Amino acid sequence: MSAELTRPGRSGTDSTSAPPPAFRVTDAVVSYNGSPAVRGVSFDVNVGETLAILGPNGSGKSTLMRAMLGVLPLTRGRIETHGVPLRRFRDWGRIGYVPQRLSAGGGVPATVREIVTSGQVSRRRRHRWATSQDNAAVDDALAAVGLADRARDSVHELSGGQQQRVLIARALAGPADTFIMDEPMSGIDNENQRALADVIARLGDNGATVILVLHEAGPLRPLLRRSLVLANGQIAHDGPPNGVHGDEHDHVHPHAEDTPSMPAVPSIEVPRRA
Ligand SMILES: Nc1ncnc2c1ncn2[C@@H]1O[C@H](COP(=O)(O)OP(=O)(O)OP(=O)(O)O)[C@@H](O)[C@H]1O
Repeated sequence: MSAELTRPGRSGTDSTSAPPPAFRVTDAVVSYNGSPAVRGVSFDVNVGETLAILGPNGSGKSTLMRAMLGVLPLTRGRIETHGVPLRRFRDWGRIGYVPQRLSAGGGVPATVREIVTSGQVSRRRRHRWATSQDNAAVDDALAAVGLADRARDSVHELSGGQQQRVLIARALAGPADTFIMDEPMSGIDNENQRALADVIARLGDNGATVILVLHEAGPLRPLLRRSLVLANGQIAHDGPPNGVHGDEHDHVHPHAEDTPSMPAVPSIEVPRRA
């Protein structure tokens, strides 16, 4: 897994037409019991973009994210994913959702490797054994997040930050080229934050679309060319992140030469789409 991929639709020299946006949200309203939490938002997320959806508590970030994942219905408006209306979208393997926390898992002591392998469910047919290619993708994903040496450990032995890296590895091991990460930095120590920021940076470098749902840009700020700030269910800012609400705490730089815990990690392959 060493292919360096270009950003799809970004070169400007390609004679083929640009792909449709990874997400096109048009006048979206999402309500709970008739009360709107997202109130008429419109934006595109282009293929290959890394952007943050920012905003204070209760501003509607999670509600918008869940609508984009097809979990919450729209009261009004439209969402298209890779050119397909959400209700007709079937290619969910393309979307790598990284939740905030590992769920308790019913007390079953899953290993790190088992959790990461579960990211391949949508790409495997049922009753088919893992191929050597599947296993290699899991190895690469674990190496990319710096957890190759923890593969056999129970996830419950890992710190919160390491568990977050397992969740990212799970998304990396699958066929996704579009990632939605819910507060990937919350409750994570500085070392793990740097490791995670580095993984996210390399995903973007390799052409993935990355949407980060965050309270504040913090250590991810250097990765962002764009932030979309919600306030009271509406877009308060859509543009470069500098100086907008929620961007003020950038203590850690992700591309640090001072990240000894993340030595030579393999590049992350993102499936190339026609
Ligand atoms: N299941 C629900 N039922 C009713 N109201 C809800 C529900 N979930 C969220 N809300 C309300 O919708 C609004 C937006 O909440 P949402 O969780 O989307 O905001 P958020 O920006 O993600 O906040 P946080 O950062 O705290 O997660 C809030 O007023 C919240 O109280």
